[in-house]
Amino acid sequence: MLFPVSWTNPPALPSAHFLELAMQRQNTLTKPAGSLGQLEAIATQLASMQGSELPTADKIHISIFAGDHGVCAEAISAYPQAVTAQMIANFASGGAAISVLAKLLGATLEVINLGTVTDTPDLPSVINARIAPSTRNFVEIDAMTSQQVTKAIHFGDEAAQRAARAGCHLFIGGEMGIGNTTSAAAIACALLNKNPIRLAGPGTGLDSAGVRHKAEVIIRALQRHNDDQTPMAVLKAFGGFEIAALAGAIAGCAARGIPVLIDGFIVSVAALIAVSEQPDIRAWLLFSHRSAEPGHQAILDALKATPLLDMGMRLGEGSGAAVAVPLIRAACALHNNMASFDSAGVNVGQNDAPQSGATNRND
Ligand SMILES: O=C(O)c1ccc[n+]([C@@H]2O[C@H](COP(=O)([O-])O)[C@@H](O)[C@H]2O)c1
Ligand SMILES: Cc1cc2nc[nH]c2cc1C
Repeated sequence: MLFPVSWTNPPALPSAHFLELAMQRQNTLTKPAGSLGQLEAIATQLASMQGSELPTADKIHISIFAGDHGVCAEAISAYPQAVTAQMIANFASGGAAISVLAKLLGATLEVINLGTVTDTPDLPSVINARIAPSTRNFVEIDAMTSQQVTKAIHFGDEAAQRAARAGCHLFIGGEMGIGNTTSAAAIACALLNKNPIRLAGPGTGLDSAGVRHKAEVIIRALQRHNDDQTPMAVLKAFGGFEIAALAGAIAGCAARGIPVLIDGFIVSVAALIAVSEQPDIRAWLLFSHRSAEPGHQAILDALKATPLLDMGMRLGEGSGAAVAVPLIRAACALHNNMASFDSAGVNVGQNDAPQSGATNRND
């Protein structure tokens, strides 16, 4: 199986022309230049990505990728693996945090089952993309085969394709997978040459002894897989299915000109893989929140990203990104609907002529 085109080719960059138009518009609005701070940057960046002077975040497409992790055999999570399958059912029946947030935002929510140890019944609202019941334990062997990596990236690209067909304005990728903070931390350590003691954290709620054990597991795994540090080799070595699918979805959205709002620790690691593979993908990403998982900051630094929110959240499921959507909608509403100095008859003295003030914390 070949990789999708979105994975092998760099995306086009967002429009410099519409960025310029949107920045000019910001400077005509009835406010001191730059006074809306980060809201100005969000609106102008989105305008550039959407190729329109008037950006919008009305239609949101949320794809939740779920899968199990063989490394759970090393007792690296506070919760049992069966929770992954149980949460798939919970997403589908509307009881999960992201289900509630999606409804609140009027967003489309889809759940993609990439494979769980405890099997779930086929639910009509869950997309069946089962690759295997679980990845393999990466302390012993590569988490995925090459074929599984390619399949997972394809499943991610297909989500981006559905988002494009639905005409969405903004894509949110979320994940669910007990054990996936161990995978994500291992990937980040390998790609960024970091010490697992720094990047391993509590995940769903390990105590300090549990975090130390988790770091030791990652150290052993890094020693085993130290021959090839390319993004693809690292992804194959440490998994998981949902992280590979998220990387595929992010690349697929960038290729189709869809802005992506990045969630917490695990999704940021998926973004790091995609950007390591194709650096121009970075231009299509907005960052929603700083996760309470301590390793997140190192990933944000590597991606030169300052997220909008810092709420102490560490749930995953795309929930931090969903919570940031009202801010993005506020940025668009202000940009599109505020009066200009001319139309409102507000005079600006010559010495107070507005200057470009939109700075971009996400760059
Ligand atoms: O996104 C985050 O920042 C985040 C931080 C900690 C935990 N999680 C969620 O918790 C699960 C993984 O935690 P763990 O401890 O089982 O590795 C997985 O389902 C993630 O969605 C998510
Ligand atoms: C209950 C539960 C819900 C989650 N959602 C994302 N990760 C999760 C982990 C657990 C344990």
